[in-house]
Amino acid sequence: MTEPQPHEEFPPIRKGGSLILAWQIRNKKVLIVGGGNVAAGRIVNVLEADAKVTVISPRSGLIPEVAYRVEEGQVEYVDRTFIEDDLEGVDMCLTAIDDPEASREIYKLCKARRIPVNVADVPPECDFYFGSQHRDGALQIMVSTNGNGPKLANLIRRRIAEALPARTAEAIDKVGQLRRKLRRRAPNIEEGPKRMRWMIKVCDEWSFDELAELDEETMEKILDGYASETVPSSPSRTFFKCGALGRDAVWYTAVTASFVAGALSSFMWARRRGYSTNEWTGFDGVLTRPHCYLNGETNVYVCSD
Ligand SMILES: C[C@@]1(CC(=O)O)c2cc3[nH]c(cc4nc(cc5[nH]c(cc(n2)[C@H]1CCC(=O)O)[C@@](C)(CC(=O)O)[C@@H]5CCC(=O)O)C(CC(=O)O)=C4CCC(=O)O)c(CCC(=O)O)c3CC(=O)O
Ligand SMILES: NC(=O)C1=CN([C@@H]2O[C@H](COP(=O)(O)OP(=O)(O)OC[C@H]3O[C@@H](n4cnc5c(N)ncnc54)[C@H](O)[C@@H]3O)[C@@H](O)[C@H]2O)C=CC1
Repeated sequence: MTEPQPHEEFPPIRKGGSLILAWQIRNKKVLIVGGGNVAAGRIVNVLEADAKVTVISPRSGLIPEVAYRVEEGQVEYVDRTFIEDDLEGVDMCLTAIDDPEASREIYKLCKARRIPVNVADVPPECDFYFGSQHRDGALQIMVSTNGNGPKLANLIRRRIAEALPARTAEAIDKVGQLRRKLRRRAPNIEEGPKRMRWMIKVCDEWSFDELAELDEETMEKILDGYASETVPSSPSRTFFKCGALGRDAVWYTAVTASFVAGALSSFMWARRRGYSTNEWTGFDGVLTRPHCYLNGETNVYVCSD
């Protein structure tokens, strides 16, 4: 028999992974059994997703962080060990206890009720695993090693977070605003493909820093190009493409010129005060291509290449 050949065009199926999703658990009822360190991490994860959380654990077993969340009313709390009735109306159950037998029992009860469950100390009895998470504004990145090396997941997550462009979260926030504005201007369902093509162009054309800087006025200006499916060049590119752009180029060149003027005067000011470029921008990394950074507070356009 011949081995199946990989298809040239379609991705191969690599078995044995997990389905990684962004679970919408807002206002759903999550039961956390246990009040130790692992439970404390779980509580943060589900509260950040706006779930309604109930913690079950004898008070003597609560670590200070969990006791604090109970005291602050961030979670409901029941001061005893788990009983079957605790699963009533529960949408998700997380156990983080030091009692493997009780864990197994809770797992079986959840399965009988079709409640998705994570048993922290028994990977085969998990419907889903947690992962190492980076959170910055609306951005969430989760690293999973699928049960092989949780500490490595932690180290990999840190490296990924360090490599992200500065102001990623602000750029995401502004793109979110722009997309909502676009939906108001062009609400029709049939325009979906055009909306998507245009948003892709905007994200490709404008750098993260430039997106992070977008204000209401500039957003409206960019949106004016939607009808004709054009995206004005970003301020940094306009310098090099003025001739081809016509009217918009004049507008953007004026904006860029004001940034440059601001940068020069701030530079002179900083020279007098003895500041270095990196102190303004907070950026110390090596960039692979010339790039520009805007300092929101002083409106300085600093090129660090
Ligand atoms: C399968 C999984 C199920 C689940 O928990 O959902 C699971 C299982 C187990 N972890 C154990 C131990 C440790 N877990 C961590 C840390 C984390 N563990 C997390 C997830 C997961 N852990 C899921 C797989 C995720 C993946 O593979 O990528 C993280 C990513 C997320 C989180 O928990 O929120 C979080 C880092 C959070 C962050 O950094 O951001 C550390 C390191 C430390 O504590 O510093 C150690 C000690 C070192 C070590 O043992 O490797 C043991 C006991 C083993 C034993 O008894 O020997 C078991 C049970 C077993 O493996 O049998
Ligand atoms: N998945 C993961 O990332 C990790 C999992 N673990 C495992 O997770 C488990 C919990 O770890 P820690 O939080 O460090 O434990 P811990 O010993 O600090 O806390 C255990 C908690 O469970 C409570 N508890 C025990 N039996 C209970 C019951 N029947 N009902 C309600 N509450 C009960 C205790 O009061 C205590 O609050 C351990 O089995 C550990 O091996 C440990 C490290 C990481």
